[in-house]
Amino acid sequence: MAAAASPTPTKALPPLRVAITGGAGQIAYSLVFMIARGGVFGDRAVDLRLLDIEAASDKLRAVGMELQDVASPFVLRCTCTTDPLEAFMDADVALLVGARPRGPGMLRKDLLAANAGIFKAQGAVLDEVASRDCKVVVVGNPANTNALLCMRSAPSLPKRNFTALTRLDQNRTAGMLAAKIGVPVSMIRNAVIWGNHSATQVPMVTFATVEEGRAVETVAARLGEGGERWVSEELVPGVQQRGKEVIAARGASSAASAASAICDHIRDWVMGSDGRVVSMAVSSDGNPFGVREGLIFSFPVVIEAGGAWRFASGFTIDEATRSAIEATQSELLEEREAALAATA
Ligand SMILES: NC(=O)c1ccc[n+]([C@@H]2O[C@H](COP(=O)([O-])OP(=O)(O)OC[C@H]3O[C@@H](n4cnc5c(N)ncnc54)[C@H](O)[C@@H]3O)[C@@H](O)[C@H]2O)c1
Ligand SMILES: O=C(O)C[C@H](O)C(=O)O
Repeated sequence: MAAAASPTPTKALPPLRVAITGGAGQIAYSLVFMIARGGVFGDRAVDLRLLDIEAASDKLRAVGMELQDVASPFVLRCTCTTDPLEAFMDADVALLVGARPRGPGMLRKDLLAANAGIFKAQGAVLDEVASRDCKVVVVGNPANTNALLCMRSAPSLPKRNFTALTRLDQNRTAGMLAAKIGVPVSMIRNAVIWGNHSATQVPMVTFATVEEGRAVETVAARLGEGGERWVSEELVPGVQQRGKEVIAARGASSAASAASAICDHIRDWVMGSDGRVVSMAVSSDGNPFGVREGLIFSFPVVIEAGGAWRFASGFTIDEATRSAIEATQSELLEEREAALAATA
């Protein structure tokens, strides 16, 4: 039997210029190689630029060596650099993963200040040299507030092009639901995340469904008696605390699952979500859900092929969810004030 042909990149389109910060870090060590397998950008090849700081330059160089050794037809070029200008020049996609980790004795507000400075500076460079349609995904924590600072220092780029990653939280929610119900996770639709990528996030499964071909059932019906209680007492806190649980178990934060979620996020953004509702933290300006403007907030969105996203319809918010959304909104408002004060 003949072996299946390996996927090959198109020659009809130029490679996408993809910048990844934190190139020597844990997440990048999975992410770069997932991208190299092809498919994340359809059949487009990539011109990768991996950015890290001087102290990590040897490790970064090693990632470059390993990437060359993968011999991927999808990676036309890979530049390892410590210069943000070189990394972001004409970038079509910027995956901002690199951030300062929390050190011993460091308070959350110290971390917020250190990282806000990094993302403010990177926003200014993107503003100067990136493609005018550069799609920006912020992963480094606190991701929503870092994305806001980045967006504010890039006024010549569209606000709609700045996002933060909450797809990992959505995937965690879908994964836990699928395990509980006993179906493949691909059957779970419309489980979404509101707000901050933090313990105040609001996983919502009110409109979640289990879809098998044309058969559609609500998750509530599949969970049956006791389902509502399981959602509020186990699923929601389970998703909110999953990052902490992984850190406690492996001594480092989620990396492979985060990298996979980044691929899901950017693939759906570049290629469209095919009618599916997905969670992305985006600018809250003009949202129809009553969330305060001026934040980067996770919402259910639908993405057209080509990248235009819109807020999803049909997600009405009940009283309990409204009060949880207000709590995550308050946290984001506080983070915004602290980050702006620290970088003024
Ligand atoms: N949003 C999410 O769902 C999610 C999930 C997991 C992790 N995270 C966050 O992602 C970030 C990265 O995680 P990781 O496990 O890869 O961390 P890591 O510490 O392994 O790697 C971070 C890398 O960023 C680099 N870096 C620091 N400052 C930089 C700068 N100014 N420019 C470029 N690179 C810089 C570091 O040198 C390091 O190589 C962390 O902030 C983590 O909390 C977010
Ligand atoms: O790095 C963290 O604090 C946790 C991470 O954001 C995660 O959700 O796994």
